[in-house]
Amino acid sequence: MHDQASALRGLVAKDINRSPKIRVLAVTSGKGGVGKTSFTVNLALALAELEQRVVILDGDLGLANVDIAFGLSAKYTIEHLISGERTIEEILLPAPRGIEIIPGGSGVQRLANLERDKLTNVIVNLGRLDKRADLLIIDTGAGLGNNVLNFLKAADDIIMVITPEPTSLTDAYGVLKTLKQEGSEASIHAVINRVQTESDALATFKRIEIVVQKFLDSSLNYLGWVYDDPFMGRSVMQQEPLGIKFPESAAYRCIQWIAGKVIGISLHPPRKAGGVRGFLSKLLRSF
Ligand SMILES: Nc1ncnc2c1ncn2[C@@H]1O[C@H](COP(=O)(O)OP(=O)(O)OP(=O)(O)O)[C@@H](O)[C@H]1O
Repeated sequence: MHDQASALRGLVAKDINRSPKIRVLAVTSGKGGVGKTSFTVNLALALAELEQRVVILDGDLGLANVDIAFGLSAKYTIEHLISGERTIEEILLPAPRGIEIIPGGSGVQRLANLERDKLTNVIVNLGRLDKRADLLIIDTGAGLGNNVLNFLKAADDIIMVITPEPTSLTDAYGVLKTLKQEGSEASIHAVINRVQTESDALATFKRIEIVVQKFLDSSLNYLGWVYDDPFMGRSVMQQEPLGIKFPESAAYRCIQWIAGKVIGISLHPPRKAGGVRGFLSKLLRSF
């Protein structure tokens, strides 16, 4: 076992000095249904607007649905890459704005237990993504089942999607606790989804930040929030992402703001009542 692990490290290390490097961002949540996939898809669209070349790995085993969110249907999955039937270039599913999707399916689970000959092929193929994209975003499953923990431990950054619901908070805390116990060094960023107001978002963040500091002695970065927005539900139903169908919606503007932060541009947080009207109402209040 140990021999195999060191052989694999050697295999990966051979390529370690090649540049440029893709940045790996895992999007996760404590519990299911909090909006992780919707967020991932729209974050990718917003990053693409900022000239980022994005690949999404659909790592949600139970409900692999990134392709569905884009209204696309995957022909091949990572399973075909593992079996050696297809190359990475052949399995990548083209999506709008130059985004490419690696459909995961059940192949994601197999990634963890591959025989060396198959793994070599997978590493060589995935390694080609370094030149092809700037960011690899992994939509992991919720909680800690299957390969989620491995994805999280391997990512450069983790975005934890949390809603103000108490169960979302406690489950997110459970994931953070396990990551700490496992010695994860990834930076963890919280996105509070489905909030009514900016202060709701901050209150939710503070609730989890306090317990993370007190009981885990770690820190959590506040990346931003996304408004609870009926346009999100409509876009899901119509299988057309918010960033394409309703780019002016409050939720997508939040995600654009977060995308700016993800690539290190600091923008002002969007306001629900923004634009000229928002500007005027603030201006008039100040008189
Ligand atoms: N900001 C939002 N405003 C309103 N509805 C939202 C928002 N974000 C997500 N939703 C809704 O929540 C539901 C679940 O979203 P989604 O499938 O993205 O969650 P998930 O966390 O990826 O779920 P799963 O764990 O099952 O994969 C969808 O119907 C979506 O429309």
